Amino acid sequence: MIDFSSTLPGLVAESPDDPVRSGRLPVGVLLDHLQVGLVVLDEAGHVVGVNHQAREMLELPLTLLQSQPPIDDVVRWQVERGDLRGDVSHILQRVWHHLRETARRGQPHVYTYTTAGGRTLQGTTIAIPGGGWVRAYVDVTRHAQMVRYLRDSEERFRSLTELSADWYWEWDAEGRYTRLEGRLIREYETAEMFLGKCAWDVPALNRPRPEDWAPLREAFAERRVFRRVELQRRLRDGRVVWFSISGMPVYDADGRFTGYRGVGRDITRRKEDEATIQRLAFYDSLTGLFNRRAFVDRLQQAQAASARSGEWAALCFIDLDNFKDINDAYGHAAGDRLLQTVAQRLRDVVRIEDTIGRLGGDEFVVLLEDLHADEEQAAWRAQHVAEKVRAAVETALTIEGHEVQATPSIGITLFRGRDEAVEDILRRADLAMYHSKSAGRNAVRFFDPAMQAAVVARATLQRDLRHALRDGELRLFGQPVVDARAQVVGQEALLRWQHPLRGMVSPADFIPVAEQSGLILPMGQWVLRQACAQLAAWARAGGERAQWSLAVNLSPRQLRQPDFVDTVQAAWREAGADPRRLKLELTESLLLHDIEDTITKMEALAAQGIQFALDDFGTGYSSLAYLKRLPLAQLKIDRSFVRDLLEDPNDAAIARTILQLAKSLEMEVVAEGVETAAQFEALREMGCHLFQGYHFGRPAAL
Ligand SMILES: Nc1nc2c(ncn2[C@@H]2O[C@@H]3COP(=O)(O)O[C@H]4[C@@H](O)[C@H](n5cnc6c(=O)[nH]c(N)nc65)O[C@@H]4COP(=O)(O)O[C@H]3[C@H]2O)c(=O)[nH]1
Repeated sequence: MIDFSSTLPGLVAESPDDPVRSGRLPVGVLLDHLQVGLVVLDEAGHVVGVNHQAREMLELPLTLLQSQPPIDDVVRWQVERGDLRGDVSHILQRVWHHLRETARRGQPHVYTYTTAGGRTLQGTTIAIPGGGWVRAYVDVTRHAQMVRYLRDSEERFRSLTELSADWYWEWDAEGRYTRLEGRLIREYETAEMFLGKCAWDVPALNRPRPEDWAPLREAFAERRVFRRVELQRRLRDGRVVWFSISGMPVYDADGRFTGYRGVGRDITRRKEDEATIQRLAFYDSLTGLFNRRAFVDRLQQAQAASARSGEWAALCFIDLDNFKDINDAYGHAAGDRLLQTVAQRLRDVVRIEDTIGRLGGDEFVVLLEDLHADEEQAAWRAQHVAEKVRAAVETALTIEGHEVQATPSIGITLFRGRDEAVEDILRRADLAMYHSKSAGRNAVRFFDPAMQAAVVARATLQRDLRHALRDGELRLFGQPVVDARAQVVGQEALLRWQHPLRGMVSPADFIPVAEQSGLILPMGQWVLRQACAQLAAWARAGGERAQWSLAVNLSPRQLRQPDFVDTVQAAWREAGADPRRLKLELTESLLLHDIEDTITKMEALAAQGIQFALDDFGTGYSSLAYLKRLPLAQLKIDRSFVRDLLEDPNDAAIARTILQLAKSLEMEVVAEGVETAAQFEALREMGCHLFQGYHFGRPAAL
């Protein structure tokens, strides 16, 4: 063994308290217990000291060291054993170069190498001020293994992302993309699209609204793992692809949240396959309409929706009367074309929200929802649509050079709620369709006979009403409007229909039919002309009647006519009536449509001197803001409030409020439906100035 203590003058501390110097701890023992291997070279490069650790790390035999060999011999020995690889002279050259350089510059030289035994050592050469060197060795085998392991792992990860269709991503603590790796990301050239941005800042076709991103943002805010978030995106080249991303939060060694990492995947193929499956499973391949399965499903949903809304829905069953004949005569291809044409015509005539299906063969079905809360009204609307369908299907078409005409037989049934089985609804509509077949085909029939009767009655009424106008069966009645002294100051014109068989028909029965059929327009014009003629006649007659006003009810449809202002002007001009005596009564429902257009028209007429009254006030939706903007001269308190005025404090309060409101808006108020002296008195006390009702006079021929 070499005596270390005597060979290390420069390495031993100078302090008098030093346990080594003081002799309390032998230097050799101390150095042998270090975790660092030490090799000491004298100024000539002889190995003059080696501690226990160095011998073990470098695996140098004692026999080699005992003679204090030159470093060159040790290096040669190491090359022979395979510790150092390469040409000996070249290695020696390098060794001496480093030794000299450390001495010259006074800086340690650090290097790493792996022994034949597989140890990785980090050596540090330090020059001793008095001459010679110390080489210190630290075993870094484990660290080197770790580095190698990490490098391998990184390479494995890279080959994975290169080879697979998935990619890897990282977000920072703000949710911004900081890293995107993978072949597809490069191919799609999407990295620039994302880097520095949050996922929710890059547009996705399937999530157009900010709230669509709420679940992902919440998961992020709550540091939750999220899986398979599907995003449809448009690439730079215009291609539309589907991505799916999954991610998990990442924390640093101190448990601080640093962001997210995860994988992305292209799921476009899967999405396309799903869409195809969906199409095959739910749509009829010939026409693109819903197939039976999907339609039944919709029908169930419609039942649930109608139960919630209280609105009636209808199922129309459509069967082509002569499909078989056309098929037999012109072949299947022609038959298919016909079915496709019928499907298209159905699409053209029903609303976008209605559901159309083909149950098979030439059987089509149409589902109409939200028709009306009133069954009869709903039936009427369903009938209206079915008639449109019938007319559309019936239109002739040319198939392969032949003109063919397919007529439909249509059955309708109404339903609301989900108390009955879907199959029962279908059966009812099917049965109704057979009724229309037996009624001579190319017809529409209801399943319910009462409904059928009601619809027929209404259709008859509509037809008769058309004749009424032509044949002069309409009459204009008037009901007096009085002031607080019960003096007549004007009249309200009310329409009557003198039916040749039914007698006098109430407007409550025929106005809705006229509204729906559009007949209200010529009828309204007739009323206007009559009213103006009446005003002119009163003026001519002189006396107090010359001062009377005449109020005419307007349908919202009339006011929506683009030429409405001109029509009214023509009416009073042609009759020679004073427009200041003409009052036009509107209902609040009018305010639901294009309010700006209404105001413009009203102002144009008001400029001619015509006055406007708001009818049935209090029963509708009037917004006070609109009320202020409309050029109104009068509010009419609806008769439902007047009726119970004396018994119901709420009604009295409403009447009083309307009066106060009108006063502040500088409008007159007419109380409608005054039937008793007590009501008259009460209203007068509240400050009402104008009255109308049976108490003063029933409507009578003008
Ligand atoms: N219970 C009760 N009722 C009273 C009393 N005083 C008057 N009435 C009735 O109340 C209705 C007042 O007309 P409205 O509210 O404008 O309601 C009118 C109006 O909305 C509409 N209408 C009538 N004529 C026309 C018209 O020429 N054009 C348009 N578009 N609608 C009209 O038909 C509705 C019903 O008219 P009518 O049957 O004539 O019914 C009239 C009238 O007869 C009363 O003291 N007690």
